[in-house]
Amino acid sequence: MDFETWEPIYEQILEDMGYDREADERARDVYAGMLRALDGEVFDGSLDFAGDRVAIAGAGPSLEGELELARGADAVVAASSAGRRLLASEIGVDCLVTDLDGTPETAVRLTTYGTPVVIHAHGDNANAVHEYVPRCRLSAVIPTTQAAPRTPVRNFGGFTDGDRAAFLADHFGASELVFPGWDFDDPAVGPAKRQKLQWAERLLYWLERRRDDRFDVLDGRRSAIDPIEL
Ligand SMILES: Nc1ncnc2c1ncn2[C@@H]1O[C@H](COP(=O)(O)OP(=O)(O)OP(=O)(O)O)[C@@H](O)[C@H]1O
Ligand SMILES: Nc1nc2c(c(=O)[nH]1)N=C(CO)CN2
Repeated sequence: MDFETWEPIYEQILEDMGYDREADERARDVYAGMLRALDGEVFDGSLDFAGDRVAIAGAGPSLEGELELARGADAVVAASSAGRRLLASEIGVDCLVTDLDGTPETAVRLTTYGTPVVIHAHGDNANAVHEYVPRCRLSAVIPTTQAAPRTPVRNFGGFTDGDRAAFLADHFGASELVFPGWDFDDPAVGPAKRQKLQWAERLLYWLERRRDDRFDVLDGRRSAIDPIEL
């Protein structure tokens, strides 16, 4: 996704969530500087999802009941703690997308196996990035920002770990996306997380329209979604 397309949505998110754009940009710049100072290069290849059905695993309570959806996919991209839970259920994770909130040790461990891990820096996780990224195998780290990209920090679009995983799979050519572990109406989540999940839903709705696709996870929900207007 080019940043010019993403930026108006990013501005709406900043306003709605009350985030500070400069803090995101600072986090991106510190991240880029830290990566340059570390020994080694970040992941420099491309993920190959061309023609694949890719499972985008969310961390909702339905995940363990929907493992077949992940098992039946050609590739699995896990959002944050969904990665640890899939591994505990003996399901391989081809890529993890995380802002290091929750299970950072899983992120570190997966990089040491050579599994690509998309590590996102934003205005509220600089400490975690500073603590955990140096422990990763850098050649498996794909650094991202939600602000404008600055090499080697990239922006594939998306906001929460889960919808960013979907934008990533789209970017790398997935032909079909399926969504185990997504519970938009999860009563267990607090207000801040609910607000994030609402953005995740709106962003997935935007993505499916860009792809001229229909995501099963949105069936029965579309008429109640406030579409992103650009
Ligand atoms: N009911 C749910 N509860 C939590 N996450 C969900 C749920 N349904 C879908 N997801 C997706 O799973 C992703 C991973 O959630 P998790 O709680 O492990 O990470 P997080 O870093 O706390 O999430 P977030 O990106 O919202 O900060 C979320 O980003 C969201 O996109
Ligand atoms: N500034 C900021 N950006 C974010 C945040 C957050 O808490 N603060 N959380 C995200 C997904 O959890 C993604 N982006």
